[in-house]
Amino acid sequence: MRFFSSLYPLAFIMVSGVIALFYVSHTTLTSWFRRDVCFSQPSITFVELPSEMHMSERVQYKQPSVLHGRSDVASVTPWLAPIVWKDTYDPVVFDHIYKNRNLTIATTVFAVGKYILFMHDFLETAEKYFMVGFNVHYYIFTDNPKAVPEVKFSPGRVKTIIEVPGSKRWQEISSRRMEMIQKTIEEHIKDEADYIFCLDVDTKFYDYWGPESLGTLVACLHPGYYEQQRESFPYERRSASTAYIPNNEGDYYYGGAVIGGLVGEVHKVAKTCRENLELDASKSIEAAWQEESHLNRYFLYNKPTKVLSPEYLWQDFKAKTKEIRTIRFSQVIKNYAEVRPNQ
Ligand SMILES: CC(=O)N[C@H]1[C@@H](OP(=O)(O)OP(=O)(O)OC[C@H]2O[C@@H](n3ccc(=O)[nH]c3=O)[C@H](O)[C@@H]2O)O[C@H](CO)[C@H](O)[C@@H]1O
Ligand SMILES: [Mn+2]
Repeated sequence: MRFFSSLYPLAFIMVSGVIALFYVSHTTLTSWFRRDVCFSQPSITFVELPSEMHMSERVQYKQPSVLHGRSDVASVTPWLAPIVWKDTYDPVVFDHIYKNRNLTIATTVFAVGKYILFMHDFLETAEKYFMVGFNVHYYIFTDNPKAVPEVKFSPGRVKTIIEVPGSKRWQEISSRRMEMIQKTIEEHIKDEADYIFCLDVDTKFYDYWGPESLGTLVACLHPGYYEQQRESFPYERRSASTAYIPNNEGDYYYGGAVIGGLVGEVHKVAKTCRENLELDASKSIEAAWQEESHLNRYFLYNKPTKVLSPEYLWQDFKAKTKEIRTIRFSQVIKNYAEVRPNQ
């Protein structure tokens, strides 16, 4: 016992020594460190954004011309967004920009009531032509999950079936897409995909639809109106509606069958249109072409950053016009009285 108590002063000296040493080295080190920081830290900090058009490897492709391009169509909007037509872009370049990014494209498609009949051809042709080589997550909304056909998917492509109620009015089915898209983005898609396309189901793909279509906010020209004057577009013309566009305004007439972009941007579209559809409904107004009218109003004030030409939304009954060099996606011919609940 006495032996141990004689060690106390020694232990005290050793502990104080260690504390003193730690203090000196620490303050010296931190002051060196601070000096270092002062010299190496730049005074401006930059927000890091990935370069949207980055190419990850060297690649050979045709030299682009500054002087020659398509002269039969406009390939840029007045706000300098590209209008995508065949031969205005090089698919080799796009493939190399987008292929190695492990992107997932969400694709929403609704088949309520008899429209389930269109699902097989939609999925089968999408597997052949739509976003080939990309991860595609189909979100299939239907009132009849058991009737969703089994179609063989390529690796990286999956489906989720979401049950939705039926309706006695086709106008309501078409319009309610906005509400369901908004909700599904909030609950699932925001964590599961990078880009999204919302497409009509009464359609088929006939040619490649690839990464040239990707952009922040993407709209598509309706095949029925791209040659017409704005006064004859079927916009909603009653000022009481939130979709109202007067005769002397409007850029293009966009189709409701194709909208796309970054998931967050399409969420804004769906939320705004849903709110405006509800506001109108509370005043017993239904816009001329339901959600399509609201989309047109949205795109007039929130310009799309990319506009797809009617190659991306054609109609099978319509003869190909000279500027259409390919048809990528088209509405099939349908007997309205047969497929719609009210017609
Ligand atoms: C080419 C184009 O831009 N088409 C638009 C147009 O007519 P459409 O004649 O193309 O409308 P539509 O009958 O195809 O309805 C739009 C979509 O709603 C779904 N659906 C509709 C009815 C039904 O009973 N079950 C069902 O599932 C289905 O996904 C269909 O593709 O106007 C509609 C609004 O009124 C939509 O904006 C469409 O996208
Ligand atoms: Mn349709």
